[in-house]
Amino acid sequence: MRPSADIYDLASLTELSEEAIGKVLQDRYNGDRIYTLVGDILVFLNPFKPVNVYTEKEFSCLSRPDWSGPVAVGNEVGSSAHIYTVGTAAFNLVGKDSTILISGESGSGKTESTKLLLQQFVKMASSSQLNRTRVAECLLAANPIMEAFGNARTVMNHNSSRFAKFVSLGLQGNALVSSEIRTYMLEKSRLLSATEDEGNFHIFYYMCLSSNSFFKDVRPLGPLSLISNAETLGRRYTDLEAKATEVLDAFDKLSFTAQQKEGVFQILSGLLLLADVEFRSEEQNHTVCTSLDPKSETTFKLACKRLGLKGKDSRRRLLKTLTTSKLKVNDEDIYSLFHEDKTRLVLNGCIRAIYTKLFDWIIQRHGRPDPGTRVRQIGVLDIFGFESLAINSFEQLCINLANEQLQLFFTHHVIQLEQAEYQSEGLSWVEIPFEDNQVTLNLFLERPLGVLSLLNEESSLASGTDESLYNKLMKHLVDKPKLQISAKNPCRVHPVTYTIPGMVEKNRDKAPENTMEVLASSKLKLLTEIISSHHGSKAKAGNGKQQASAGLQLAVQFRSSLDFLLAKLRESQPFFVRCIKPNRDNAANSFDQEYVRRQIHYCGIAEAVRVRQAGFPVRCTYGELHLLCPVLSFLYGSGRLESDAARVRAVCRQAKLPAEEVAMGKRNRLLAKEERRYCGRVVTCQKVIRGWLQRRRYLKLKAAEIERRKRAALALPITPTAPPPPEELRKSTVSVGEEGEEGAQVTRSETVLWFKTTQKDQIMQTRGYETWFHGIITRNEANQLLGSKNTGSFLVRVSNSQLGFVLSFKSRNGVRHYLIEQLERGRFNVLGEKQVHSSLGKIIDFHKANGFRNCDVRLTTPVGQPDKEPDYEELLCNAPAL
Ligand SMILES: Nc1ncnc2c1ncn2[C@@H]1O[C@H](COP(=O)(O)OP(=O)(O)OP(=O)(O)O)[C@@H](O)[C@H]1O
Repeated sequence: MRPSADIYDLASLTELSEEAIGKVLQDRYNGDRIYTLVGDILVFLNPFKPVNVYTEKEFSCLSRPDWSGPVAVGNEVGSSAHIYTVGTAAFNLVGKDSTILISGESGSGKTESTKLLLQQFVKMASSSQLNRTRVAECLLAANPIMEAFGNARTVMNHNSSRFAKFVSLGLQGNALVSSEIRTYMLEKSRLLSATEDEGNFHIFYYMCLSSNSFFKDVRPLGPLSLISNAETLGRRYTDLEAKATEVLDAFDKLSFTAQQKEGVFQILSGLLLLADVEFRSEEQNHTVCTSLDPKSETTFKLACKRLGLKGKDSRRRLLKTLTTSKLKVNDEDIYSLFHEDKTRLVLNGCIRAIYTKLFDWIIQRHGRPDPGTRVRQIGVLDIFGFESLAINSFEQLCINLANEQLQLFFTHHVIQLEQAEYQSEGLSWVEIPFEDNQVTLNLFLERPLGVLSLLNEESSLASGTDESLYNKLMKHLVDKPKLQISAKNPCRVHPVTYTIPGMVEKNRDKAPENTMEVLASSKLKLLTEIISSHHGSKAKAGNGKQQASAGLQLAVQFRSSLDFLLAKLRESQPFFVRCIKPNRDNAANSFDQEYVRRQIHYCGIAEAVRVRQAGFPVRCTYGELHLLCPVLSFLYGSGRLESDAARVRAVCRQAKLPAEEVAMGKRNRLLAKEERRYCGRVVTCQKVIRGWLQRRRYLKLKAAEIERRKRAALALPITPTAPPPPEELRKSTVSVGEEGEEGAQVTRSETVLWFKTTQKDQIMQTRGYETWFHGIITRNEANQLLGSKNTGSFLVRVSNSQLGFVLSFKSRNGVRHYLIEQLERGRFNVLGEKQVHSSLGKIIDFHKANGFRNCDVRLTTPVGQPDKEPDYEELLCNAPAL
């Protein structure tokens, strides 16, 4: 059987179970084999250390369309499990778009896998285009910017992507002609919620902590609330200077003008300052009035300056929108005054909206549109995995819903593959019962009474609040069985509880219109541009383009993004990469079985297993069954048939295996319900027959040996073996001394048989079993018996490693073990000594009187049995030796 670390495709396991997957993954992980296949799904185990599998060798072998084994992936030869293999399959797919779906929990390696794939595509394309194209350059340059503006330090990952992305590349032939990046669900709430452990987006730290002279003039000074953790967190950025420079370079590579580049950081600076502005509310004539806290006047002024609102008038207008709201009633402007809490909400909404717009604008700028002619698309979707936090709000609801939807797609895909396999084997397809998550999805997505529709309805009403949403959900959904079903969702280990407070406001995602209007009049061209793109995008809503409007409810935007993704997946060939984190601590060389098992379960690998188990989980090619065929053919008389398939079929027919339990494919596979029942029988047959064959062989050998010894004892002349030279003696004692089970040349039963047939009678005819005689004991046992005895103490034992005796005695330097060789006609000689003796007793007498040639010791005291029962009992009893 192959060691499990060598199994790079788990589909080749005869029995696929969650336990088996976990075990193989662990063994492979321990051997730095970080990629494993489960059929066409690639499983990546994040090593959290450099593993040498991305060298030029792997790239050039695995990126060739015609590659075939044996390919060496790191320390594994003949494996095709690698991210490059997935990339190559997607890149070379003809006549169809392809989409690679990368999922896994935070820190499992999605972003790195996406980067590896994009680098591979660029390399594959440029090797065919000779020169790297502008598209490729922009694609690579987009990454540092995307990470700086969209990634942050979290408890789970020091470089966590706080958005999902879909990168789409256009290929004409093998040439890269276009690229587009769509981003989804940027976690904008992070902007205003940085803590000691959870950082804000990297770019703020790069800008405020880097010594790069570019930032000198734009960054605000002093402690800033958006990055109040800068001092502690900043220290953890080991590569801050390099990253900051990389981002600035990337802006140049993407052809941002100097003005645009500066504009980006002016805006960031303005946001940092705005967040620090304080307000205060006072009651005047029974009315609450909110104004700027005098301490914040300078900060506010500076923030306005950075945002291009120059002059007193602009500042006053901005302040007014932050502290009052304007409603038009019958062509008349009616103003209502805010409390400072409301002002803070408006300001925060404004900060979030501008940052999101800036992020979208930068990402869109990287894009290189396709040249108009039909291009083949490769998409890579990097999306966060299922989340179940202590508090789950609107963001988790969207993330989990996206995962549920993709999970359903995945399950259908796996079933389709199963169906295809049954078809290719000419087997009729039996509906596989599986628990799908459609009911859960309906609970959220159904119109008009799904959770999202009700949320949208409440958010669009001016009177809508979290409480009214709660009442609506209770009214329409709580009595329905769906809620209970969602709790039993098979894909999830635990049901997730979502909290309603804040949902309506988050879904409205309303950028304060009046404030945005004032900001749109900024002298900073870039700010005007991004705000007008924000207004403009409202018009595009619903046409499938990226909808970034703050005016559209987030749930609507989310739903349309999800529809877009699903449409993409459906019309293309999907490839799945499941990233798994081996432990919670992001540590190398540590595999937490339970933690991995949980991920296997909810990333859908277990679902694939379940689907397979619902049909015929055990797959064996007829070729693999070939090994069993000799035994089976012998039992069932089908050995005369020629092909493996014919033999296996004949055996199955004769064994009357029921059709609902075993299916025989027409191509090369046998499918079965359960391995153990049938293989168990076969293994038993094998055992009996193999045992019988070995016994027969042994008896033949035994008869020949007895004959040989008889002839040697009776007929042949004595020709004493010449004693070996002294240096040989040492070697031979060592060889005797090292005797043991591992190096044994004979089995115990063979020794017993030898003794009974050739030695037993002879010993009895001479002096019988003397005190010093021992049965089959090991060198260690002899050492123990003699270790504490005086020099010259001795015993003779039957060797446990070769047919013969060993003389063990205590010398001045410890216990020695000399092999006693048996010569023709029942004579003996202690290896290394000249004398030949007619019995074991004579050997002892001689060495008591004369000592040894190479050891200045004479035998003195015999050492006998340690127990009442002699250790040579088995040599004397009459039971058969086998
Ligand atoms: N192929 C790899 N080899 C070695 N280490 C890796 C590899 N892929 C990822 N890592 C390590 O894991 C860390 C987390 O990876 P990555 O940022 O790709 O996770 P992620 O799944 O994208 O997380 P998030 O969802 O939080 O963005 C990396 O910073 C790196 O240290």
